[in-house]
Amino acid sequence: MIELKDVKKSFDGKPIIKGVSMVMEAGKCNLIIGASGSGKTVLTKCIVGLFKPDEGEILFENQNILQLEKKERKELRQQIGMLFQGSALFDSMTVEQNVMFPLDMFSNMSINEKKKRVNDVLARVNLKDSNKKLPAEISGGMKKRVGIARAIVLNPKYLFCDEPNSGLDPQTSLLIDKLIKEITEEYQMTTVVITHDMNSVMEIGDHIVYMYNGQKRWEGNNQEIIHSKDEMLNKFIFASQFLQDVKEMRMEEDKQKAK
Ligand SMILES: Nc1ncnc2c1ncn2[C@@H]1O[C@H](COP(=O)(O)OP(=O)(O)OP(=O)(O)O)[C@@H](O)[C@H]1O
Repeated sequence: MIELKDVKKSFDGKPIIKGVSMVMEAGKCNLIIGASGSGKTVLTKCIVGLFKPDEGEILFENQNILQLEKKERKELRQQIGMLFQGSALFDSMTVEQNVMFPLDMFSNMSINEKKKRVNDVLARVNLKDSNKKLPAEISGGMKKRVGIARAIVLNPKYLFCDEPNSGLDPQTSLLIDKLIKEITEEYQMTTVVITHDMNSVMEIGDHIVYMYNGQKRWEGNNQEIIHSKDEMLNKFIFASQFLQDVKEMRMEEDKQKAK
């Protein structure tokens, strides 16, 4: 579980994160949504320790990351898996070498143990027989799978995914979402996903935080969001007429079910 208490961050005197509190539970996909510039990335960088907040607390299982000694902070960082936008694989390394990289850096495993672990996680993300390929030789969806495998190879407690669906077709996006949800539940990880993808919101949004102008404006799950009366959120999430129609249909269905 990760808990934020009144986190604030300014740049050059300009407030960017204006007192955000939230709880992100283990085994759940916690989505951060919001328009460009609303502060999603800055907030996430504060959580993973890449930015130091000016005020507030960031608690990983009740441990305030801001008060940890260097050694403890390093240990905590190793429990955080990251899936970067665009996958961020090393182009000159094979799939296997990319996934093994965190093990080379942070584990004392023998080469055979490392190979076994790499094969296990690659199998978990349904990517077999690609060990010796270079990133340029695989599709965007496969690259995301390699990125996920690399993010979970150290068996982290926390998983951060920055726009995991960017650049993917809708069908592949759904498969990646499904995979993120499955591994979150299977390993009881606290997963945080920054996304603009409305399918993801509906499919994997166990807990959704809507950021607006550096503040948490709304939070709830993918059922509650359908019924939200927040005008800004509705404009943001159900932007097209098509999505408005879907929202109304779902609301009507829920009304019928409740009868
Ligand atoms: N290192 C920095 N120094 C100064 N200002 C910054 C810095 N990083 C981000 N900002 C500013 O903080 C604001 C929020 O940016 P942020 O990247 O968090 O938005 P976002 O919601 O993630 O947007 P997007 O969806 O486009 O990625 C922006 O106005 C941005 O210019």
